[in-house]
Amino acid sequence: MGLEIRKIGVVGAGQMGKGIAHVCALSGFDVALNDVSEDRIAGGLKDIGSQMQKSVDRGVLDAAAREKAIGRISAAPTAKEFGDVDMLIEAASENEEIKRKILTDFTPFLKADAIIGSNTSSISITRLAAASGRPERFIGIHFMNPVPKMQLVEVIRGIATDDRTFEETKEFIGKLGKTITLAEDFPAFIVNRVLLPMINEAIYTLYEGVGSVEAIDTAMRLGANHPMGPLQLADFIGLDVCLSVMQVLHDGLADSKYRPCPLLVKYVEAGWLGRKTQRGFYDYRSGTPIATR
Ligand SMILES: CC(=O)CC(=O)SCCNC(=O)CCNC(=O)[C@H](O)C(C)(C)COP(=O)(O)OP(=O)(O)OC[C@H]1O[C@@H](n2cnc3c(N)ncnc32)[C@H](O)[C@@H]1OP(=O)(O)O
Ligand SMILES: NC(=O)C1=CN([C@@H]2O[C@H](COP(=O)(O)OP(=O)(O)OC[C@H]3O[C@@H](n4cnc5c(N)ncnc54)[C@H](OP(=O)(O)O)[C@@H]3O)[C@@H](O)[C@H]2O)C=CC1
Repeated sequence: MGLEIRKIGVVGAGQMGKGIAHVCALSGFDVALNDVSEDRIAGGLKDIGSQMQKSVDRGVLDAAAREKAIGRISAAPTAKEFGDVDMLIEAASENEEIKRKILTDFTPFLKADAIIGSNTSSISITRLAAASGRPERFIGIHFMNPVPKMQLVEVIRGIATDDRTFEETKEFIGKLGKTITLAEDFPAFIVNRVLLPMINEAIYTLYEGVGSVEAIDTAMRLGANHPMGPLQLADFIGLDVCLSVMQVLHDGLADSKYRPCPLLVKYVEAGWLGRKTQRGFYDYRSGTPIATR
């Protein structure tokens, strides 16, 4: 008998955890949402409600469906509340130590059969699986940002992920109405192996004075038909996440072509992480984004 997935536990109520909780609840799954503090979780629940309200206001979501979905999401401040979840999706910060600690803290409270998925952008699924203590039930489930809008979910099997876990995960993603692509477990998988070096190169282009922030973004939006310019996208993803992915590529593939741009490092060191801190390649504090270079 396969596992019937009804309830999802999401660890991390940042931009990705909120998006994952949002789409799971709208697709009829119960959701337990965890973060480092009750305030963070409450903030996450509020943001999900506002995001869904925008869809209601635009006429693409029924108000009653919004209410039902919100009613399916509960705050889960500790690992103990994860005892009845069928799948845990780890969506905490892109830092291997943090992810390992979450896995060792949460796994003892999970049902023996529960699947553990990680939304990591770049870190080895095989290594995280080993830290979870149940590598055969561990899998990479890499959603794209913004989760409610983006069609793709990259699925990554670790070396020990069994067929049952893979099939049940595919079925779950299908129920979310998303499309799967399968990537092998190499640093940053497919999307970020291609996308992040492009973004890093855009930052080098800025660093070397080839163009201003606006020139680079306009060039790629209008010249390559990208929906967002690469610096705008970097701010949207989060510059901390961009830097972590480049470090994983640089360390994991040992090729200087993945060297993180020093300007990216400087922005992260300044705490200018993009939209989430109101400042990155653009300053968002006045409401209208203003280029910082
Ligand atoms: C780093 C990684 O590990 C992997 C990654 O995710 S890499 C990043 C991948 N993502 C991208 O490349 C995004 C590129 N940008 C885009 O595709 C578009 O600019 C965009 C989809 C973000 C916005 O497009 P747009 O046409 O301006 O959107 P807009 O009309 O404002 O909104 C469209 C929908 O998206 C939703 N949306 C937009 N931004 C959102 C956000 N930050 N969070 C949640 N939903 C959001 C809107 O609510 C709206 O939903 P409804 O139709 O239900 O109302
Ligand atoms: N941003 C993107 O475009 C994408 C990101 N991802 C991946 O998704 C994951 C989350 O990224 P994103 O949502 O952008 O990051 P955010 O920084 O927006 O959110 C991460 C959240 O995790 C919380 N957190 C940190 N440690 C713990 C912990 N021990 N227990 C519970 N929660 C914790 C953070 O709290 P605090 O801030 O207090 O530390 C924060 O609220 C990362 O692995 C990232 O690589 C995947 C696809 C796209």
